[in-house]
Amino acid sequence: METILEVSQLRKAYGKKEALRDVTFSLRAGTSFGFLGPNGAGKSTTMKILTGIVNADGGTVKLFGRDATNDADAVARHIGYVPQDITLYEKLSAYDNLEFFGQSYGVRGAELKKRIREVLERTGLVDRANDEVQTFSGGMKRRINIAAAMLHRPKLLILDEPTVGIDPQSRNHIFDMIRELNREGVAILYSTHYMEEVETLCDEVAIMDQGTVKAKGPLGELLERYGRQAIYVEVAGMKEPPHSPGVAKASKEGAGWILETDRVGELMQRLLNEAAHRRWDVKQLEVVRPSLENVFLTVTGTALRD
Ligand SMILES: Nc1ncnc2c1ncn2[C@@H]1O[C@H](COP(=O)(O)OP(=O)(O)OP(=O)(O)O)[C@@H](O)[C@H]1O
Repeated sequence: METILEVSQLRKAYGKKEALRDVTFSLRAGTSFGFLGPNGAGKSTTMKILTGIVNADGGTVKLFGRDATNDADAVARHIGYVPQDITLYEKLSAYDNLEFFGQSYGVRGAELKKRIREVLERTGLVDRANDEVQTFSGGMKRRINIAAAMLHRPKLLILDEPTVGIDPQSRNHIFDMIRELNREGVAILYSTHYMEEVETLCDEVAIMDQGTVKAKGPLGELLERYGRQAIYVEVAGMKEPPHSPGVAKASKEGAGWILETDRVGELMQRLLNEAAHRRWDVKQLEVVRPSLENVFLTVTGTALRD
C-alpha cells in the first residue's frame, strides 16, 4: 500500500520547553493510525506541524512523496484537520458553517450543496441543519466540525482527541463516521489518550511519550512484541501466589493472582495438574490477553491514566 505521509525526526521547542525531540513515523493510504500518548506527549504539536499551523525546528514531512513543509496548497488539498478545540461560528446555523468552510476549501455552487447534504447525513444532524450551532451539545458541534473537515474530500483526515468531553451517543456516532470514511479509503490519523479508542478504531499505532515515538506498528505486532503473557488464577483461600516454575512475576489482582510467564501453555498445564493434585477450589483460571495498556507500560515505563 502506498505511503502517503512520511514524518521524519521532527523537532520543536516552545522557548525552553522541548515539545518534540524526535517524531518519526509513516502512514499508508487507507490506514487508520492511532497516535496514543498522555497529555503533553506532543501529539497536538505534531498534528499542527503536519497541517502547517506550527513550524518545526527540524525534521521533514513528506505528503505523497513531496516536501509538505512549505506547500500549503498540497496540505489544504489532501488533509482534513479536526483540531482539539472546536472551531465553528456559534451564531451561524450548521448549514451556514458548512457552506463557509466548504467555500474556504474552494468547493462551490451545486457541488458544495450536494456535499453539504452528504456530510450532514453522515453526522445524523440533517434535521438540525438550520439551527444555530450555539444550541448544539458539545458532541453535535464536534460532529459538524468533522463534517466541515470532509467537504473537500481529503485523502487523510487528522483528528486531535475528538471525543474528549462529549456524550457517549455522539462518541459512538463519531466512531461510526470515522469507520465509514476509513472503509471508503480515507486514511485516519487519530490522536487520543484513551487506549480503548485505539483498540477499537485503529489498525496501526504510534505510542508517544515525552516528545518521541517510543514504539510503532500494526496493533497486533505491538501486542505480540511488548504485550505481557500471563495467566489469571483465583483459588478459594489462596493467600500466596502458586510457586510454579515459569512464573516470571506474580501480582495480586482482585481475589486472585496475575502470573506473568514466557510460556503460557506450559504454565497452564502445570497449574491444572497442581489444582487436581492439591484439590484446589478453582474459581477462575484463564489466559490474560496482552493489552495495549501493558504494551504502553513496557515501552514507556509508566501507566497511561485516562
Ligand atoms: N504554544 C505553546 N507554548 C508553550 N508550550 C507549549 C505550547 N503548546 C504546547 N506546549 C507544550 O509542549 C508539550 C507538548 O504539548 P502538546 O499539546 O503537543 O501535547 P499533547 O500530547 O497534544 O497533549 P494534550 O493532549 O494536552 O494536547 C507540552 O509540554 C505543552 O505544555
